[in-house]
Amino acid sequence: QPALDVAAVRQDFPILSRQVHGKPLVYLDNAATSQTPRQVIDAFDDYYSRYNANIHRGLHTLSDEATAAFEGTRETVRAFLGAADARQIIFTRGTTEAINLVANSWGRANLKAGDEVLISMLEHHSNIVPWQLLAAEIGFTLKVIPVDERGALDQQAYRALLSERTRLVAVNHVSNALGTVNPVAEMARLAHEQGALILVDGAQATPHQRVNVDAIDADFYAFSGHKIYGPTGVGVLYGRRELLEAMPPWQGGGEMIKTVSFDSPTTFAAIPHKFEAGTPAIAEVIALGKAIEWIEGVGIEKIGAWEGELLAHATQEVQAIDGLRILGTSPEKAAVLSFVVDGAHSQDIGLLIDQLGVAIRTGHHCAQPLLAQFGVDATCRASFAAYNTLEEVETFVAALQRVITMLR
Ligand SMILES: Cc1ncc(COP(=O)(O)O)c(CNc2co[nH]c2=O)c1O
Repeated sequence: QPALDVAAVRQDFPILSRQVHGKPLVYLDNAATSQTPRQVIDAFDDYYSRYNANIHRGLHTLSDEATAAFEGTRETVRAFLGAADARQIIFTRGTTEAINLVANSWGRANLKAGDEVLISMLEHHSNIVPWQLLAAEIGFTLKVIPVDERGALDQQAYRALLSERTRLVAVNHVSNALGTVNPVAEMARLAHEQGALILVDGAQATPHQRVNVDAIDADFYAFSGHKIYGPTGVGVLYGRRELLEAMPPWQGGGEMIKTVSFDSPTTFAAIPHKFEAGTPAIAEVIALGKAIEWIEGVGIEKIGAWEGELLAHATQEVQAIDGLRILGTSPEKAAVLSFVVDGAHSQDIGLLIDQLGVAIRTGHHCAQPLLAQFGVDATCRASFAAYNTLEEVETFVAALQRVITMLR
């Protein structure tokens, strides 16, 4: 497996030649949003310059071209996820909307008082709050899989929490706050043994590793375009076909209907369009397809391997800093390094390190319950992508040491 040609990768990202406060940008906030290659940027220019038109049902050339490009992305996503049928791919605004779609369509139609939904302590708020809102309305019970001191899910506790009352397990594939990679295929097997479904939040997995929804045997799988070198405002919900076909629509409007009448019941479009009401983010969906093509061109396995080297190097370097505690020490980790430093508040580190050109994320990372369990309300988080370099890791560590000295 030849290593990633990082110099060639960086050529694709105009933003990486930016300066920040007179220093070269070192962008290490990729778990929040990744940067965008020229191929994706150009897709917007090309669409709006050459074939901007509303999709489906239009009987003119521009509409046909826009529809072909839009639906072509559905096939690209199908192949990217290893799904059987492109109709199982629903375009959403992102992971948050994908999870809300499952909660408000499948959840509202299938959950009742006395049922149980299992989420985990590792979850992002977008895989906690939709279930809390629905539980308050319907009266099912929300249970939480604990994490151990390394930030790994307690699989023994998971087995104990599963019961015949469990209707859905909703967990992330990779934690955005700690980087923990969860054994979702095994968790799916155990959930199915109990007759429960599993939704996997893949927002932090799809940027770093090959995801195969068939191998996982996921009932639902969600991810966001802006975390895989694509645009904001577009994401994907993958669903098991028979589930999507049985689920009621969750938003009403154009595109999602077959016939609308005041004299007889309105009928709905087949999947996937049943779940895609209104004019979609056409350019974003087309650009998402280009982002996936870019990833496939570089090789997701090469990207993951390179990020693993960056993470290992950064972890080794920061461990030498006295008073620094890494949160998330599971052996199975993706490219996220979360830490706190005695005597230096995370937000202060984030602000000062920005002055040195380094962009990291500080705060609760939409994982407040998790951070509370570790006794903190914020961490510093450096997260890596295909275009980061070992030199950037060195710059980050030197800047971190300088900032900590200033703050202490
Ligand atoms: C695991 C996980 N799930 C869901 C979401 C929501 O994705 P969205 O709908 O595209 O916003 C995020 C975004 N995580 C982060 C967004 O900013 N910093 C983060 O760590 C995430 O990391």
